[in-house]
Amino acid sequence: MPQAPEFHDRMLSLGLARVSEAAAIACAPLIGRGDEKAADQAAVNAMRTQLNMLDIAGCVVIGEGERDEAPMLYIGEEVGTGEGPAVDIALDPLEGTTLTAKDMPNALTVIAMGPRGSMLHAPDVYMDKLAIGPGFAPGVVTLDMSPAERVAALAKAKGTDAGDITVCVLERPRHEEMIAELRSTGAAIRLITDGDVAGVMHCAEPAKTGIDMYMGSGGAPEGVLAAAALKCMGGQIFGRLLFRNEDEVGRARKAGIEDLDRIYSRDELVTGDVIFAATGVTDGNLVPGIRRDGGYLTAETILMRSKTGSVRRMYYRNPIDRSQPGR
Ligand SMILES: O=P(O)(O)OC[C@H]1O[C@](O)(COP(=O)(O)O)[C@@H](O)[C@@H]1O
Repeated sequence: MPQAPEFHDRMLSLGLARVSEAAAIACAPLIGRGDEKAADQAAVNAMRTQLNMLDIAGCVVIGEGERDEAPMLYIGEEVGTGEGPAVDIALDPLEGTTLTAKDMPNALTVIAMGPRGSMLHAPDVYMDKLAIGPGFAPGVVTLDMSPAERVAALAKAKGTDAGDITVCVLERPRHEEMIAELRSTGAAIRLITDGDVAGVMHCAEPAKTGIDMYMGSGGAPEGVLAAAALKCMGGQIFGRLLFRNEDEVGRARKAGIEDLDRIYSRDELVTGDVIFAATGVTDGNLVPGIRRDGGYLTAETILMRSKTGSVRRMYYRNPIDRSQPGR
């Protein structure tokens, strides 16, 4: 069997951190200004500029949309100088555009990178997701279980009661039934208005975030990004694509997906080693947001490698008037 090419990611990961950092810094003036589009555009521009400075032959496999929907960072766009390793890139320049516009918690800039073919080319459809943190037997909870069964199984594995489990769920009308069932178990529910990449990542550090499990449907591209994060941090995630119409089925087929009902495990969503970087835009439980205070701008990035399981936190501080990433 042909060997997967070695992924020389040690130094590359440092460059990746600058990419997510630059996107977050570009959003800074737009936090809490009520303009989601402007914030997203600022993040996209900065992320693309920084990516194109990296010595990679990169291809965006999860991006801002199809080529005809997104002028920049579209799926299939080639990025980087072309003078380095061939890599696939999954990105969400601003995960939580509404959170940013309203200055609500947990908006992040997010990017993952791995060798060609290392990440599922997820179409822009919904995905049913289930995630828990590290330290549990494989498949202790599954997508085939009911929400109540998942709570019971996780509580048993933790040697605790359902009442000690906190589940993170996107607050959406489509989740009302699931929320009612979860409530009937006595579990606590952390409702979030947006940002399920952060929601899933929070499961990996329950002592810090208070979240044990994530479940519900959200964007499939975000599902792959969350799987990349958990591949580095540890933890399990399962995802099944959801289709609302023929157009969405067509998107999946175009992306090369044949089995539409398949449940993907973390290592099927992200098959190879990846590096992952996320920078806080607004304050979050895992990383603080951008601050502009006393003439300085600060940012914090979480940078991780699945090969080693290393997690770094990079703190950035710069006088605001000289804070121009790329100089
Ligand atoms: O709002 P919907 O349609 O329920 O979609 C949920 C998706 O939107 C998000 O909440 C945020 O998306 P944006 O980055 O576009 O703001 C994701 O985290 C989540 O996967």
